[in-house]
Amino acid sequence: MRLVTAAEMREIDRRAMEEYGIPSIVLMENAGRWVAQVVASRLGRVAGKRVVVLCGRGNNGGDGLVAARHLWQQGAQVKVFLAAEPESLRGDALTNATIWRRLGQDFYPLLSPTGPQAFKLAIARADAVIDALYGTGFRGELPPEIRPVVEALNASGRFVVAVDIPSGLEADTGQVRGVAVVAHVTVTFGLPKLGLVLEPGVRYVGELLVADISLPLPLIAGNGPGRYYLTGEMVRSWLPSRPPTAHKGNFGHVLVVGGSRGMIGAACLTAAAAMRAGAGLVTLAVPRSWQEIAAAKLTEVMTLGLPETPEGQLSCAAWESLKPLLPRFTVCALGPGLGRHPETVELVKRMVAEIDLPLVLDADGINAFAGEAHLLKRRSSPLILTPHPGEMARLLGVKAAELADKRVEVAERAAREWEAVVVLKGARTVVAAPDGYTGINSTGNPGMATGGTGDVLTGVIAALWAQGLDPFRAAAAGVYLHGLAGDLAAEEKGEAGLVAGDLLEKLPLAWRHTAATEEAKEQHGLSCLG
Ligand SMILES: NC(=O)C1=CN([C@@H]2O[C@H](COP(=O)(O)OP(=O)(O)OC[C@H]3O[C@@H](n4cnc5c(N)ncnc54)[C@H](O)[C@@H]3O)[C@@H](O)[C@H]2O)[C@@H](O)CC1
Ligand SMILES: [K+]
Repeated sequence: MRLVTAAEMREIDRRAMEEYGIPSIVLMENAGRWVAQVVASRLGRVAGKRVVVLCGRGNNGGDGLVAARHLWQQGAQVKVFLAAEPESLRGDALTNATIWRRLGQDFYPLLSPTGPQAFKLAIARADAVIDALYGTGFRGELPPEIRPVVEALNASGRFVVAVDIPSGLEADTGQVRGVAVVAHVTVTFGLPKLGLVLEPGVRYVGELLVADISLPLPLIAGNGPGRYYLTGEMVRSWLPSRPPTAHKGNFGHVLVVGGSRGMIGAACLTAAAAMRAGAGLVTLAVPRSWQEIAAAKLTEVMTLGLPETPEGQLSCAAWESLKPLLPRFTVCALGPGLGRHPETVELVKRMVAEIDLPLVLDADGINAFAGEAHLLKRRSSPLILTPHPGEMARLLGVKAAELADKRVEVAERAAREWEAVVVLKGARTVVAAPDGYTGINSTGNPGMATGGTGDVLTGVIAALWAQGLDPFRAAAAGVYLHGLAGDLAAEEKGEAGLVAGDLLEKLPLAWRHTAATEEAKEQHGLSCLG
C-alpha cells in the first residue's frame, strides 16, 4: 500500500475537491463517521457508554466533532473537550461545532484553569477516548499546556482511538518530540501517513486501520514510483512460482564471496540463506585455507578456495582466479566476513568496477568504499547495497546519529546518486531504488539485533534476484521474508535468545506464509475499512 507525507495527502484532498468536486465537508463527515463506527464496534452496545472526545482547533478536531455526533446519536454519553475557543474554529470544523451546539451539546474548555482536572475526572470513567487534537497539520512538539493532558490520557489505561494520527506524532518523520498520545487503534484516512509506519511513530499507533473517505480511486491507487508499505499481500505477488517441470537451473546460481580468519561463519550464513531462499545452486568462495571448514559446515553448498593473504583474508589475486568462472553464476553476493585487509579492500574495489554479474554488496564489501562512495558509480553491473546505519554513515562520511530521523530520504538520495538499490537496515528497513520506488518494511523485531542476521539477509536478496525478480523487488521481498522469519522465530523462542541460524530455519516457513493468500493478508500490519 502506498504511503504519503502530509503534503501529498493535502494535495490529494485538494484534487478530490477541485478536480472531482467532492466537498471537503463530505470527506470530514466520512472520516468522523468511520471513527465513530470503529469506537462503536469495539464498545459493543453504544447506548449509555461514556465517550470523551479531545478536539483541537483544526480539521482533525472537526473529524472528532463528527465522531462525537454519531456516537451521541447512537445513545452514548459524549463529552467534547475543546483545546481552543469555539469562536476560533474555521471552515468545516466550525460547521460541525455549530451542529453540535444546535443539538444542545456543550464544549468543555480544555485549556481553562479547571480544564485539565475536569478532563482527568471524565476519562477516569470513560469507556473510550477519541484523540482528535492534531492530525497531519502537526509539527514539532506538543504545547506545554497540552502535554499534561496527553500524559494523563496515556496513564489512564483507557481505550484510545486516534483520529488520522496520534497527536504529537509527526506525519512525515514518525518522530515524537517529548510526548504523544499512545493509541490502541489509529483510524487513518485515505492512505497511511509515512510517520505511522516508521520508528518510533509505529509504537504510538496501535492497530492501524485505513478508512476510505471517498477520495477518488485514481488519486489514491498506486503502482507507479512512490513509497510503499511492504505487506504480505504485496510481496506475495512478486514471489516466483515453481513449475512442475522445474529443475535447479531455473532458479539461478548464487556466488557468495566472503569470509576470512575469524569470520568464516558470516559467509556460511549468507550461502545457507541463499539456499533457504530458493536459489537453485549456491557456491561459496572463501580464502583457500578455510575452504575445508566451509565445506564441512554446509552440506548443500559448493565451495571454492581463493588466493589469500598470510593473515587469512582474500588477496587481490582472488579476482584473477574468479574471473574465468563467472559465466556460470547468476548473481554475486560480496562482503560478508571479508575483513578489511588493504589487499581485500583493493580486491573489492576491482570486483565492483569490473564484474559483469548483478552484485549484492554487504558488510566489509561496503566498508571498502568508506568515504569514497562516489567510486560505487564506476561499474557496469546492477548493484544492491545493504548497509546498516553505521556502514551507511561511514560511506557518507557522517555520524550515524545524523541519519536517524531521515532514514527514508537518506536511502532515496543514495539510491539516486549511486544508481543502485539501497537497503538501509534497522528497525523498519528502507529499500530505495534509483527509479523512485521505496519500500518500508513491516516485519522484524528487536530480537534480530544480533550478529549474523545481516549476512542472512544478503543471501536471501541474492537468491531472489537470481530467481528473476527485479533488483527492487528482490531487495524488498528479501527484507520482508527475512523479517517474517525473525518474527516466526521470536514467536517460538522469544527475542533475547534468537540467533541468525534461527532465521535460516524459519525462512521456508516465512515463504510459505507469504505465498498463501489468506495468511499474507493477515500479515498486513494494517487493515482497510470500506
Ligand atoms: N480535506 C481535508 O484536508 C481533510 C482533512 N481531514 C483532517 O484534517 C487533518 C488536518 O487538518 P489541519 O491541516 O487543519 O491540521 P490539524 O488539525 O492537524 O492541526 C491543527 C492546528 O495545529 C497547529 N499546530 C501544528 N503544530 C503545532 C504545535 N507543535 N503546537 C501547537 N499547534 C500546532 C496548526 O497550526 C493548526 O492550526 C487531518 O489529519 C485529518 O484528520 C479530514 O477531515 C479529511 C479531509
Ligand atoms: K489525532
